[in-house]
Amino acid sequence: MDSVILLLLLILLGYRLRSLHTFPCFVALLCEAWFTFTWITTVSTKWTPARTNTYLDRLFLRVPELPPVDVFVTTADSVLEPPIITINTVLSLLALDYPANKLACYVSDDGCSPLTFYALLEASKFAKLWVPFCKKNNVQVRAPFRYFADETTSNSSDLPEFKHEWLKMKEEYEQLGRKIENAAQTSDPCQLVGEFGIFSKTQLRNHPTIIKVIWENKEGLSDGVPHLIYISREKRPQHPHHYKAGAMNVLTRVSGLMTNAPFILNVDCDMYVNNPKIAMHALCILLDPKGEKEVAFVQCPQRFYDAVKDDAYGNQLVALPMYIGGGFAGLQGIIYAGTNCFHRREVIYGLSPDHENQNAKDFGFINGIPSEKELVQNFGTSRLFVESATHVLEGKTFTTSNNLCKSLELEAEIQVASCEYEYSTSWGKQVGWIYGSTSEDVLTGLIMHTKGWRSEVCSPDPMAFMGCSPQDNLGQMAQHKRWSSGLLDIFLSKHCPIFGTLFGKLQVRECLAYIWITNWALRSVPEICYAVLPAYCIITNSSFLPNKEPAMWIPTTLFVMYNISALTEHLISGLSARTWWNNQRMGRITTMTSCFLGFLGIMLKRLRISDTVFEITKKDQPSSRECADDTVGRFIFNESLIFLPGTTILLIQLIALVISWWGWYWKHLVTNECAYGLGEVFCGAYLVLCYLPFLKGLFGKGKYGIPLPTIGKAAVLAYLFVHVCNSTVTN
Ligand SMILES: O=c1ccn([C@@H]2O[C@H](COP(=O)(O)OP(=O)(O)O[C@H]3O[C@H](CO)[C@@H](O)[C@H](O)[C@H]3O)[C@@H](O)[C@H]2O)c(=O)[nH]1
Ligand SMILES: [Mn+2]
Repeated sequence: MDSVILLLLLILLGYRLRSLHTFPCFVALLCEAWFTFTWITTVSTKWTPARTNTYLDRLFLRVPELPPVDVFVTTADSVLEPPIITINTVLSLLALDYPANKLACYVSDDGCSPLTFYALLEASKFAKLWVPFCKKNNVQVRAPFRYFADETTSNSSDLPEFKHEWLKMKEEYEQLGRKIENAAQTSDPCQLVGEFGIFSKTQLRNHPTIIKVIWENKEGLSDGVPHLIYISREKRPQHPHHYKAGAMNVLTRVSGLMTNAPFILNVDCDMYVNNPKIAMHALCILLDPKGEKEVAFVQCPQRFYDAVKDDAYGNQLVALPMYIGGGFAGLQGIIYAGTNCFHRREVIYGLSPDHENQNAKDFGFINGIPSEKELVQNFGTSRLFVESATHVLEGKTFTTSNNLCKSLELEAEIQVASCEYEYSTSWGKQVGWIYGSTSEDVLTGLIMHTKGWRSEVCSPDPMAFMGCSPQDNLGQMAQHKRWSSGLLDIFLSKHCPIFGTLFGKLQVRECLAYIWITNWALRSVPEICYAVLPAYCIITNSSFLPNKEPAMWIPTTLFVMYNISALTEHLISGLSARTWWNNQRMGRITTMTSCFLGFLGIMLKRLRISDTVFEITKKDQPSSRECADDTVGRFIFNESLIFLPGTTILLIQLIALVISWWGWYWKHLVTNECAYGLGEVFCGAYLVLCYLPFLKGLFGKGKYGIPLPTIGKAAVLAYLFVHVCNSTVTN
């Protein structure tokens, strides 16, 4: 079906080139040429999908012993990311089906919040009950809030002791929740005494490094509780902190000093473990004889447990990753999505797949030993860290160090977490998470692919991780704006996938796939032009669609085929037709609003007028979500500029529809023929249908209504548009 659509697009382009009489036809040609290009990248990406299966029972035939894994969790704001969510993620990670002495969990708190620290402290106490409970009873969902939300879990065993234990555990968890809630209500800086004293003089963007070993598995028990470390890196107003990428690099260095595991799992604070065996599944790929030499990272899908009914805001990303992600997997590999991902530490440190021959080039290896000078230039001046990095780069098998911190004062750790540490090193440039884009994840993965690494998807059943998705259109639109701008930033940077293919080892079709994804924001421009085209035609009494047989069948079939194709993809993915429509509609809305703002943001950034920021997505507390049915899926509005393009487009369509209706009503009075046809009117009506949430917003009240200033500005823009249309006619 995708190829038929491509064929139709090409036929349409051919037709355009032959009948290029009017201005609207010319604009249509440009837009359609762009759509065709995008579709070529889509088809190429989806053409050869692949899927990796893992066989756990074979893992131990390959390796006698499991390697250590360092787990990174990032949180940045104790209000937008409530600590109760973070600790549930942490608890699920501590309870992984993996030897506890091979795991260490590092939590980065960019919010420098004593509440988060307190919650982790309390969670570590609870973990001593929770981890053995999970392992003993083979619990599947190891995030307590999700486990206890499902009352049927108490029936999973017939043993009377189990029921008793279950109830006790539930009570303990509820007590933990209450403690954190109380602490949140009474957070008073004067009470920051004892262990919390260090938080008393901190400001969000101005504080020293705080590192606390919350729990150390001192005896190295394989059935104990893994290490848990809290890190809030140093921040000073005059030093850029590079958002999540900066946090990840600090985690990498601190963990390098403490446990230095060869594999790193990273998750966002809301992504709890839903399949406790996931680390072993991922290792099946990473330790596979072929994978060992080729695969840089293993990415697990992102799924959400709090889906709004029928995906009203189009943010569940189910069908798309299934087809596009499967396609990526059949090429050089899936993109790195920033969370639910297992990395090789040596790759994070900048190693290439053919490093054996290239050592000299990468790190100035001399006789297989990296030279001290190069290492300091790359990794910074911490002697201990350089030592640990050398260990990793030389590929030495890991020996579990007997104690976590070399000194009680954690001097070395504090040094590598300081905000000056990275100056004149390769961190953020060639080493670690790469800076410069709010989609640091895709950028970091792209650079690995450019070096020639592959990546793989790991999606065992049950789903590996589950997290929160934005619960309203505001969150969804902000998220898409951040993604699309970050992705465009990559496309326009020196790391552009095209250069990756020309000068690096990025495969051609992988490059096309990256072009598909990084061009998201650019798509907004032709899409907006195409969206106002029918209105332009109606107002100026011209046409851009062929309205005579047989040519009119080209766009008609194209439209029908495209929708059938998307609908079947949704149905095959097990989604409803309603979900398909919501995704379709939100696709139009987000491209023309969020992605357009993302595009503008990057233009301003390139002109050095303003910089892009990482706006954190709000994660709702599971219990606070009791929405009445009629408000589910309803749009809320605020004064944000993001609503201006959408409102303007809607008003323009409405004006055009009224004009066409007027023309039709007074048909007998109109002397000259109507140049536009049903096609243009249909397009206008289709767009109004897509923008129905905005139409409701025009008449809505309170937060459900578009603010008057926005409507006013949109009306002025729409008026200008009509004016320009009319003046082109009179000229
Ligand atoms: O200054 C910051 C900002 C964010 N974060 C963390 O980054 C993660 C992702 O933030 P979130 O607001 O949840 O963004 P999402 O849009 O859900 O994130 C997706 O997109 C991001 C890139 O835009 C990736 O980094 C994420 O991994 C990916 O899940 C969270 O754990 C935050 O705590 C930080 O640690 N420091
Ligand atoms: Mn998130």
